[in-house]
Amino acid sequence: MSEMNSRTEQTDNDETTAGNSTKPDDARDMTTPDTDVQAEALQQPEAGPDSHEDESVPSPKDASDASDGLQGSSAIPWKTIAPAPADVDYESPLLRCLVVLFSLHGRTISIEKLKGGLPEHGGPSHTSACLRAAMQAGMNVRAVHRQKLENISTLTLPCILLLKTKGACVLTGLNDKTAEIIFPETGGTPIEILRYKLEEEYAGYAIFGKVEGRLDKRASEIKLLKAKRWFWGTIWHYLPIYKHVGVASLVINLLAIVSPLFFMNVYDRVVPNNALDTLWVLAIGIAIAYLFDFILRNLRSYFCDVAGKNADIILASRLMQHLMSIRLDNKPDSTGTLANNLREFESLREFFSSTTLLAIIDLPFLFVFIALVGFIGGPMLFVPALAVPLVVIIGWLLQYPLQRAIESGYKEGAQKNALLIEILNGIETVKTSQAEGRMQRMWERVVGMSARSNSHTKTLANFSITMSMLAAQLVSMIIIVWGVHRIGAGDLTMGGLIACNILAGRAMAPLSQVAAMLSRLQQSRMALKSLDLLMTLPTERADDSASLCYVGLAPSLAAEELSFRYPGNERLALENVNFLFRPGEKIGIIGKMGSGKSTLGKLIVGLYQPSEGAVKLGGVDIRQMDVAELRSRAGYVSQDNYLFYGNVRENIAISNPNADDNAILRAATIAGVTDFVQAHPAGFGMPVGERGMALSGGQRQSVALARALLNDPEILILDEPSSNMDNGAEFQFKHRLATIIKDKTLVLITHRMSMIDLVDRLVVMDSGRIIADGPKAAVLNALKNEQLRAAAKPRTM
Ligand SMILES: Nc1ncnc2c1ncn2[C@@H]1O[C@H](COP(=O)(O)OP(=O)(O)OP(=O)(O)O)[C@@H](O)[C@H]1O
Repeated sequence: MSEMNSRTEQTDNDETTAGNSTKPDDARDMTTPDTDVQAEALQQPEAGPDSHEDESVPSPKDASDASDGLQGSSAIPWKTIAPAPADVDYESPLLRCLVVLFSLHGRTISIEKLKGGLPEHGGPSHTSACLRAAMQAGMNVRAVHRQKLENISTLTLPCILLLKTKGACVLTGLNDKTAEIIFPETGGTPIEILRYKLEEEYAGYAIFGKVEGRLDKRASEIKLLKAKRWFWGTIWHYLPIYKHVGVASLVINLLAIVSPLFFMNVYDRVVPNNALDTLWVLAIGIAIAYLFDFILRNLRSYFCDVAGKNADIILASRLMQHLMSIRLDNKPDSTGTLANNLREFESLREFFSSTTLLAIIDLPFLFVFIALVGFIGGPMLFVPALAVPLVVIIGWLLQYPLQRAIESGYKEGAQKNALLIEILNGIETVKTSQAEGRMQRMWERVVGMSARSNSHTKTLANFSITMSMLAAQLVSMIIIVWGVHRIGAGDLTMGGLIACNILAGRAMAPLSQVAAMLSRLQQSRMALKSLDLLMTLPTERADDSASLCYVGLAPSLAAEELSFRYPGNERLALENVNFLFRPGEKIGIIGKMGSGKSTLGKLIVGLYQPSEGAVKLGGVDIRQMDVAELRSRAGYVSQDNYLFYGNVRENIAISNPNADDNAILRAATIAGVTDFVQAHPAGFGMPVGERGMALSGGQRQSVALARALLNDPEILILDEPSSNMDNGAEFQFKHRLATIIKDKTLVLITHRMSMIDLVDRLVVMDSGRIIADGPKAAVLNALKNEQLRAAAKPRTM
């Protein structure tokens, strides 16, 4: 065993190469090192009719005949269908030019990093999507129209020129006769061409960029203090629009004064004197004022909508971008709760949508109306002046219980949502395990709690509304009663009383509106708080300054003193793991259930960060690499083959919707997808249903595998890649995979003995530790002779 445990230093050069051991004797159950190693006859799959129909794929029998191993199938036709994606440049020229532009500005960036999180927007070739990617990566870019090359100043070089052929190049120098350019297709070397030739190709658009200065960690601490910046910063961005809204509100509220003045004059001057001409003049004046009021109100709500809509799109996009980049060890446990948090964004949107904002904008004008009541009605101004603070104080006192009711309603709503999503996701299990009764009980309990909180919230909110309505009615009544007495005393005219009544009503109106939305305001506060918590969770790309571009790293993998604990778990899932997988090595990882195999795979692709130690790719700690770059080098297929609603093609090309058809076909053929899509009338357009439920487990697995193979990564980490396949499908998959992994590093996590053919080194894990690592034959021998039994016993921590 000591020979095997020497791990990294040992190679198995003298060991049987992959594919040379498809003998029944080698077939064993690798699940439990501490159980007897059982010989399991490797069943030669029965070649089904389907496999014979497809002439391009040799039958299992042919395959085993053709070579003693799995690597000798040079006659596989898909190899002629398309070269490996790594050998062909499918990238958009503009993206490539941006990479060159970054490097000319002294910053090396990989195309993977640039593309990381790039919204699709008609594909990465789409100019605006590429520009957005560059901005995200820290370059301030601008596309400008420059009709001719002479319109481009040499002082602004380098810049990207868009070409009529839909290509692009980087212009680095320009003189009367020649131009110095870099074509991304020809690498990074500048070439000189005649200026007139470039002019002929030039499409009239140039892209200029400037790399933004980066702040260090001290700055990010300050940024954390301004946690809600993501929200207020965006709203602030639309301040110019809100300024227009403010001006419109000012005019609307001034026009509101016209109406009471009109009534006052009609009652006081027109009626007593029967001055019909004056009436007509006043009527025309007020009609014009109403018209203005109408136009301004519409414009105001239009501006509010525009600002709200734009802010909404930006905020929702930021939220989603952040959500997708949150480190998994920080992600909230419950998907339902998380979804609920995001749904609360809707109530937050209400905050900056027209109705809410307009009521708040109108609020300061109540002082103008109160002042006017004083101007016309003298001491009667005290009626609204006392009522307003009274309403505000009562409303303010209601805030605390309202806030508490909303908070508990929010929590219960989140739990309701979490339960709902869990039930819907596991509906088959709920039915088959006859858990309907339990689920129904849990549902009713949480619905009851949520309904109680909601009704409490509604009662409080209603009280605040009715209370402000009552205040407005009382104000009106007191003004009339007091006004009549003042008319009797000759201190007020009839028109004055009507004007005071209208103005007092206007002063109270925004209060009623604000009272009506008090609960919504509290809800928005709550939503902002919970979304803010989400937005401050660390992301995978948190420390951008650390991620350099590592081009040309050897595809070796290493773990150094690697330990990992899942958040909230006391037990280490991985403990002091060390290994070195050399470039091109084929490693199998086996071990009992829960021994940490999948966790190791997840740490290699940076889904979780080590609690201690490091994972290294090509000798570089993967934490220093951008996740997009890391994951484009290391393709990972997890045990859960999650597919998204859409068709087979969309799911395979999910990382690159513009992927070349040949590349998709190649990946699909290796993974065995072509075998079943051929039989479907829609071919690659075959729908997969939500979560891939329209496919069988094996088909889902094939699509997930094709997805990982699409970009032809140098390292492949496959977690139980054939667990759902039948023997025939597994045999063919294994056979095709063997032909493409010759130069790749393969990490194969498996319980299936039959898959072990692909590897030449075995690592055995138990309770989060590596208990054996060495040439396949030696490890298998040790397993057979039960030498690993003692070491594999579960440990208590
Ligand atoms: N998301 C998670 N949160 C908390 N603990 C987890 C999580 N995933 C796995 N674990 C724990 O980590 C340990 C290792 O799990 P892992 O999935 O790596 O085992 P495995 O060897 O791949 O098992 P299997 O062969 O059954 O797939 C287990 O004890 C498991 O309970």
